[in-house]
Amino acid sequence: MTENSPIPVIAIDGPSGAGKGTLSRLVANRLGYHLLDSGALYRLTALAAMNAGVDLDNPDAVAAVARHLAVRFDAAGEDTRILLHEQDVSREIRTEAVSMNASRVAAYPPVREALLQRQRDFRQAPGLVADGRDMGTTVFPDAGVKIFLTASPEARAERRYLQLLEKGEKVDMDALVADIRERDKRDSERAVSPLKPADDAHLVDSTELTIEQVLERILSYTR
Ligand SMILES: Nc1ncnc2c1ncn2[C@@H]1O[C@H](COP(=O)(O)OP(=O)(O)O)[C@@H](O)[C@H]1O
Ligand SMILES: Nc1ccn([C@@H]2O[C@H](COP(=O)(O)OP(=O)(O)O)[C@@H](O)[C@H]2O)c(=O)n1
Repeated sequence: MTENSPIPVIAIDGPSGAGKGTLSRLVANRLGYHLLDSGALYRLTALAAMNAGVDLDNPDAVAAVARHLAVRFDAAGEDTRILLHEQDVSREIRTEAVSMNASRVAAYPPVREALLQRQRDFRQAPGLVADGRDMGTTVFPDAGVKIFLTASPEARAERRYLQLLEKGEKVDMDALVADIRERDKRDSERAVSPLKPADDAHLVDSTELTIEQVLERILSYTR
């Protein structure tokens, strides 16, 4: 597909634990592109609403929070520190409670609308790698390269388990699998921007691939 903007975008969408965050960072580093972690914006919205005591069942109230998010992504070596009102919440936004609430508020149309332009503003020269659920379908439909990255639910739960263990967090495998299933279902069934591959996306199933193999596959589509 031709791009309306001269600044190239590589859209990487897919379900939780497919490897989007990891691969997006690697691709961005390799190409010297900027990175958009769109999931972090939904996580930050959920966290800010929770902190402010906003009713999470009220889409308009949560959308107001999304519109006024005081967020800063601070590149710090390998990692990016995520600051909400100048407070480092990089770890806090990855907790199970925030994950679940992020997927809840992400189903609200006014919340998605509130975050749309903020996401598009990340499109800066020389290019952008955008990680999420609807990068190739809604946010950057004109992206030159679209990847839909998947893996079996078991592989994704196993990866998440190892990731949390490494971070020293307590994890219950059964709860993790249930959580992944619930989020997959909500992300896929919501009316606005559901999780589904763009018509022109390359499907990459990473279940049996190493991170390096997935990276090579994605880079091959960008050449
Ligand atoms: N192909 C792969 N094989 C094994 N582990 C992987 C692979 N891709 C990603 N991982 C690991 O799985 C975990 C989840 O990956 P992440 O990038 O956070 O997924 P997502 O952003 O899609 O939720 C990370 O610990 C990552 O290192
Ligand atoms: N573009 C996006 C990105 C995330 N999300 C939502 O935000 C939640 C957190 O996204 P994430 O990418 O950080 O989650 P993981 O894939 O890392 O588990 C997801 O469960 C989705 O419900 C979305 O709706 N649209």
